Amino acid sequence: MIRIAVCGAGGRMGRALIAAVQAAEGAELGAAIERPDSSLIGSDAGELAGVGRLGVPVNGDLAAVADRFDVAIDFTAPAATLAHLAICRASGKGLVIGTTGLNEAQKAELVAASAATGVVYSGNYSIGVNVTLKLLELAAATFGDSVDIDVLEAHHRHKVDAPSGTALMMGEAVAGALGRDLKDVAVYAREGHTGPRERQSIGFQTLRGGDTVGDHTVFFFGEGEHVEIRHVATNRANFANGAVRAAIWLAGRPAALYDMRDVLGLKS
Ligand SMILES: NC(=O)C1=CN([C@@H]2O[C@H](COP(=O)(O)OP(=O)(O)OC[C@H]3O[C@@H](n4cnc5c(N)ncnc54)[C@H](OP(=O)(O)O)[C@@H]3O)[C@@H](O)[C@H]2O)C=CC1
Ligand SMILES: O=C(O)C1=N[C@H](C(=O)O)C[C@H](O)C1
Repeated sequence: MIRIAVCGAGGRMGRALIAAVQAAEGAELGAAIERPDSSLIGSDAGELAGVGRLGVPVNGDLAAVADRFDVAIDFTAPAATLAHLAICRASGKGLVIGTTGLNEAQKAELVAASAATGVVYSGNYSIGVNVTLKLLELAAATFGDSVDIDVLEAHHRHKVDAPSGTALMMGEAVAGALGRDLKDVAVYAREGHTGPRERQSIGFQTLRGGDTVGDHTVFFFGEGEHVEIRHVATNRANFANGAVRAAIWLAGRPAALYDMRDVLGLKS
């Protein structure tokens, strides 16, 4: 049985993750972590997630419960994720990271830590999105430079980072298939006299509102036709189930940086 710690237990994803761990075969909740000053400290994690009492109290310090879990799952915020990464590295525990919006320095820390302990990092743990990434690579490689590509994403009003981690992964997938470096070709805003579109550019458009769980469309605009490849998430269980699957997969694997495509065997 793999014992899992859920970091960010009181959040939208944290609650879905506790429920997913509880429902998963081969996994059990070992610990639930929130901010040390959170009003949730001491409450029962199962009751918090609406799955009934589990006898796991919410704790404010991952290091203090290192003997109660094998793999941690972190869906919090970048600074908290990096702090939890340092604890997992020091204690030799695996970490599954769902937090998006990491900057380049934070990503470099993640790469460095993964030399010492196993880390799975993905901007989206749903199976559907990871299959969509393969479809995008196929479409981009087939269209080549004959189309203009833009990514449109919509999320709930509480989301704090933009573009979404998923949109960026989609951009990386099409850029990679086309031999482009996303850093060189990404366009994150258009306003005023922009001039005509450059074929090599990959544009990102962001919508925020209501309770939208996650909606991503990649447009391939050609002459006389266009293709849209869209993924719509209608609940958070698909992200949570994927992250728990990744945690079970990670247990016992060698130290390295993995992503959800490794977990699903989608890397060619
Ligand atoms: N990869 C994927 O498949 C997915 C990724 N995400 C990403 O996951 C992250 C969380 O999303 P969501 O659940 O909606 O956000 P929430 O704000 O609902 O949840 C984040 C939780 O983390 C807590 N937290 C913040 N700092 C700490 C800390 N130092 N220690 C412990 N807990 C802490 C927050 O507490 P407080 O409220 O007190 O700040 C909150 O309870 C985002 O980056 C989002 O983009 C979301 C869905 C899917
Ligand atoms: O913040 C969210 O909610 C989500 N974030 C991830 C992202 O940034 O892509 C994944 C999912 O779309 C939900």
